[in-house]
Amino acid sequence: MEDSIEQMRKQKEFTLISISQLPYSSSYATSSSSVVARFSVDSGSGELRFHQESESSDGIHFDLRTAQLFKLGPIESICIAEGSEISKEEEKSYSRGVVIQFRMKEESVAFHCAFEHWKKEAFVQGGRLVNETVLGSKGKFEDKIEASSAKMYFHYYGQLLHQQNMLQDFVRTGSKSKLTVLPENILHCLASGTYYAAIIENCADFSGKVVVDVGAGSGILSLFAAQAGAKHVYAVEASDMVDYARRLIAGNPVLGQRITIIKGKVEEVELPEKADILISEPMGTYVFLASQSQSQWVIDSGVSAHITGESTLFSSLDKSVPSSSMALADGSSSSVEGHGTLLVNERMLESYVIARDRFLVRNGKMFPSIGRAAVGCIWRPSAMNTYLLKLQVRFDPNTLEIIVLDHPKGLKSVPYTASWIPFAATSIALKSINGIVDSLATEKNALGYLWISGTIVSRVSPLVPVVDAFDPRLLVAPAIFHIIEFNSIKEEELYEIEIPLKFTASVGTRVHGLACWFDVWFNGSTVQRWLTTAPGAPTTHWYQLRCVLSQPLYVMAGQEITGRLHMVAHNAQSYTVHLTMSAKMWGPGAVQGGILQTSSCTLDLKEPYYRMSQPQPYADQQPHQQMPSQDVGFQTEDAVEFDVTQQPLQNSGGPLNQ
Ligand SMILES: C[S@@+](CC[C@H](N)C(=O)[O-])C[C@H]1O[C@@H](n2cnc3c(N)ncnc32)[C@H](O)[C@@H]1O
Repeated sequence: MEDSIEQMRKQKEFTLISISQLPYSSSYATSSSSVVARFSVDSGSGELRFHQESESSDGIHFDLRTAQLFKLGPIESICIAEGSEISKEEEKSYSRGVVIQFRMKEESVAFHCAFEHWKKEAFVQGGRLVNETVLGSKGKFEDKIEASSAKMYFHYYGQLLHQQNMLQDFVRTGSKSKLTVLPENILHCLASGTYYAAIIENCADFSGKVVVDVGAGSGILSLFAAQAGAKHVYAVEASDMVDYARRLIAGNPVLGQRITIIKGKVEEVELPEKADILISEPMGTYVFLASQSQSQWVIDSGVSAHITGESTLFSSLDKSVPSSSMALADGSSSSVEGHGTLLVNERMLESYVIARDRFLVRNGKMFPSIGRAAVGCIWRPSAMNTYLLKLQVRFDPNTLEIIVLDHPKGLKSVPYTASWIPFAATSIALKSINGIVDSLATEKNALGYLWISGTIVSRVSPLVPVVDAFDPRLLVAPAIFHIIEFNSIKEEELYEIEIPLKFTASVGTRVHGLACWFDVWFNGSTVQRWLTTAPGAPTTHWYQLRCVLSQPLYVMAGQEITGRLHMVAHNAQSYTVHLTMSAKMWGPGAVQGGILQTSSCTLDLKEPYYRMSQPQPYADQQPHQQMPSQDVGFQTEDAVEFDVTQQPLQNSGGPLNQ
């Protein structure tokens, strides 16, 4: 019985009045015997075969991956495919075809639907994709990315914890309230955020369209697209997260039947059809290993998930998911990992562009379609180098040693086995951290564990980028935008990025470096939206990034600061950053174009310093508010056709947030 069901799953038959082979050499049907059309796929390939019921011969075959079907009339269609013939001299390609006569209009409609369905099956289960894993040749990705880096990268994204951290980001896709485990162990996530809003508010762009989700992760954006009415969504994901995505899709049968999950790299997979629209979230979330958990979500296994209205239920996830948490804009908590350094870290934008060239129809849409990396000069490094340290330690009264049991991510570079020497009941000196202990408090709990919390003023090496959220009032001059148009940029143009810098200081101060963040633009035909990670806007899991110069510059109000941010992609999926900033001569006696002072630094974006354990620096953050106007404005480096330089006026949360 099971065998016959399996057999039915693998093939489907239609009875036709007749078919005529092209060129019109012979009609294939007689009045006494009709023609059977059979769709089938097996591990080798997918085919459409026409044969006469009474005939024993093989009939006429079409490879479904190359075949095309067109309507000639209500009950007449034509199926064509390329055929080839090898003669002594050369291989020649000809088109072959059959004209099909159906018995009635409804059969013609059903046949066309079946053709689309089996064509997709042929790609997904056929020769090119076995078990939904690509058997593609070594692709462009492997040529430019070190294998060990790629392995770690996809391992990272294969973990539920990291996908959840992104899902939870309130501004991005996140929950209106924080992700919660309901009593029945269902992880409930109210879909909202900019991605949800941008897709759902622009149903006109998705309705009846073929969509490719580039780097689908958990499949969340695919579900949004299907909910917006997409005809079909191909969700391409290279990590093991596809297993969860499949379960999530299976738990949403109504939407899921229009989603095909494909495991593989977008550089390598083959898709059965071109996409009208690409969706993706390629804005580099940095990869590093999660540290100790502070909270646990226990998520039930095997329970289905579904989208209803504006809410999403995720519950097909089956792990205990550790997470350290940090308050986000809406008062919920989020993991503290990830940063969107200058938009391009992780080098996934290149994959987005490759997917565009491989899958998108001419003039197809991209969601998002524009990104802009923002850079602004910043003062007050002490703010950069101070962090709140909260450690859980165990105190051994015999050896007078304090052993670190847990530490915040901000201290990931500190050796775990750091030895601590207590010198007073209420404070400790920390030998291995280059810093001074400030106001520590200790407390012994019932188990004899010593809790120590306090502030450590640490001298962070200026040679690492610092990731955290900062107060926009630290900006010394309007920010500059480097605009990247995803629809037109060439992949190679992302290998080396040069941003000329030119600021005019609004105050007399020291300039300690460059602050960086990014925005992306959803150019929907109904509603256009920004997703912003700017300082002062509600904090996202990307935070902001600061590059600190080796020496500060001293500037007066009105003085010009020039320089260059030069970023060179490397094969560990990140960039080496060369920053040079100069204070121009200024005031009476200044030589035209003369430079007073220059400072520079070279950093690896892959190795930032996370300064995450401190409270939000900008107290005004409210998700529903207008974005706070910054006391410095914005200037643009490039001009584009429409005004992408305008400040996103409103937090771009989803409709649920408004
Ligand atoms: C930032 S996550 C976004 C996931 C999901 N789209 C979302 O918005 O929650 C990027 C995802 O793209 C996947 N990815 C990155 N590069 C890829 C590539 N070249 N081909 C396929 N998937 C890729 C990663 O494994 C990761 O799951």
